[in-house]
Amino acid sequence: MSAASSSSLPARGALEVPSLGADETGAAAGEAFRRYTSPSLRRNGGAGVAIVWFRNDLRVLDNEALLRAWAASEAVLPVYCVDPRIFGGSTHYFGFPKTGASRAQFLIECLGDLKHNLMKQGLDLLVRHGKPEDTLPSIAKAVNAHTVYAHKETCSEEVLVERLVRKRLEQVVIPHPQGGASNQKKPRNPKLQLIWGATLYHIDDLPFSVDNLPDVYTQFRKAVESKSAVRNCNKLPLVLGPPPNSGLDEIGGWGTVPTLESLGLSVTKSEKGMHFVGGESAALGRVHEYFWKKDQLKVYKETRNGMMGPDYSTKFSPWLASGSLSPRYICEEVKRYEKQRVANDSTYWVLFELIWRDYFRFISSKYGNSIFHLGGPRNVVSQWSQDQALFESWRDGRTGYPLIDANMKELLATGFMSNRGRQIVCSFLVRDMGIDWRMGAEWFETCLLDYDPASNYGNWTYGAGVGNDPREDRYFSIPKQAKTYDPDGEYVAYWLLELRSLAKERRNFPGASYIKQVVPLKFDGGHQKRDQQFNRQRRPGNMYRRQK
Ligand SMILES: Cc1cc2nc3c(=O)[nH]c(=O)nc-3n(C[C@H](O)[C@H](O)[C@H](O)COP(=O)(O)OP(=O)(O)OC[C@H]3O[C@@H](n4cnc5c(N)ncnc54)[C@H](O)[C@@H]3O)c2cc1C
Repeated sequence: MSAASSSSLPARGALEVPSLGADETGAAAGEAFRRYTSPSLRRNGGAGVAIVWFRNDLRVLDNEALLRAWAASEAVLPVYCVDPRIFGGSTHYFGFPKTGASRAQFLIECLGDLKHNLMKQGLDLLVRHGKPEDTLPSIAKAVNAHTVYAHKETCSEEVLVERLVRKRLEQVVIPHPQGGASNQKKPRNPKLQLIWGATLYHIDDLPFSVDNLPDVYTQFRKAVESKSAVRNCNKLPLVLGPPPNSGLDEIGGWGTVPTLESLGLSVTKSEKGMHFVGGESAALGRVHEYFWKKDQLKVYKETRNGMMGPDYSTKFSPWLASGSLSPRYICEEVKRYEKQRVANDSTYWVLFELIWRDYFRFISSKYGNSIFHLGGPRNVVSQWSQDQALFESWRDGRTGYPLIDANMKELLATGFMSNRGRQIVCSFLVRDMGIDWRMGAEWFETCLLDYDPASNYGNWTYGAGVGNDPREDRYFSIPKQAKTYDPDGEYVAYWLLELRSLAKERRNFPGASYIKQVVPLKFDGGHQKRDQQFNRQRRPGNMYRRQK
């Protein structure tokens, strides 16, 4: 962490991202929208009604599903399903809620902003509580929609829902719209049209098939950088309306964006750490703030390993995960910045990191459910413990290692943790504690605002040494990490009040002044203990849950 980035921090008080006021955020978002208005497709020949099923693509800018629905129809109906399997207190294998209150709150804000932005462009957002496979067919029937457009996902639960939606739509019969040839006038079924749109590089532009994707990140990156090009953002027209003019009343109107209370959740707003504002407007505001206003892009590579404050890294991840922000838009902004200000290692490095995100997304497509398995894609056999007391000390930030405890408290309080922190706490859980990595991954899944199945489980399998890249064996030495990234103990003292009175050099090494260490470190001068053999566990199948 650079001294400059941390010394400007207040000792207490949440740091909002973006920190722009509402007017400035609105202006930044408006300016971004204006640059993308001449549509990439025409509406000539569009007929009937098309539904846009919003999933993890809660944006208008560069939303190809929305653009295609608009071009292929006379009226567009945007729909979001509040799936009880994601929001309704469903739990994981180890019993944690699938979506914790912080992420639920962030997604609610994303939905509110999406509704607002769609209304500005002549549409609205229909919100329904229910499973997409139950909800979408009845909506399609009510408005006689010929197609449901949505973005394609890659992980098992999401793909299963796609299959179910497609199957149920086949059971819906809608009349053929007026006009057209008489031999095409027989009744038909709405279709599900899935579109690839979450990555920087489009799947169709990869220089290999997904089955032949290189397992080593560097090989993947070099191949796409040299042989593929990032597509331009899809441009949408300023007016996307009208919505359908009939059928909505019989299905209960537009519905409302849920509140935390209506989902049976509550959150205590943390007075410390980061506070993220959900939604596309805030996302565009953050890009403007980080790149242009604060001019942080040119130093990103030097600051990105920090742990404290709003600007050591981009903080784009929560918006990328919810799809409020398109990676292609970030890429275009990087190029614009490089032309107008400076092009250097830092400006490139943001794209380098976005390629990591792509890589895990494509890996999840290649390896399917095995990224959720204990042995990972390579089916590595190791000895893991599920010691509940040890795990809880990690989860609650009571391990006796300030660097671990501070990071875990930050995650719980804010739903965010730096990349450096994530690597350190992951290594500690799996290497020093020997705990089943899936428990850590599931806890992250509950808490992270930026939770994304491919990135989360991809990184955890990597950290646990069961990932697809056989060269990975990552041990993070806590004393070394503390000395390098928190030399003055500023980060740990921010989250652990009891360390504040200690001398700076003792905060990460408090000895008896802090709680007792729950396990010794395995790091013994550079030699790691080898993992033991273990028996791979199986669990009973549940159609919807991922098989682990
Ligand atoms: C154990 C573990 C679990 C993780 N779980 C997630 C997760 O669920 N969702 C998630 O988005 N990221 C995850 N990451 C990756 C990374 O920690 C976060 O993307 C990053 O910290 C977000 O902060 P930022 O946006 O400021 O990142 P920046 O440093 O500014 O990077 C820019 C963007 O690049 C992408 N990126 C950077 N590093 C990675 C990476 N290692 N893997 C994938 N994408 C990356 C993110 O989209 C990020 O927003 C995980 C990392 C680890 C070690």
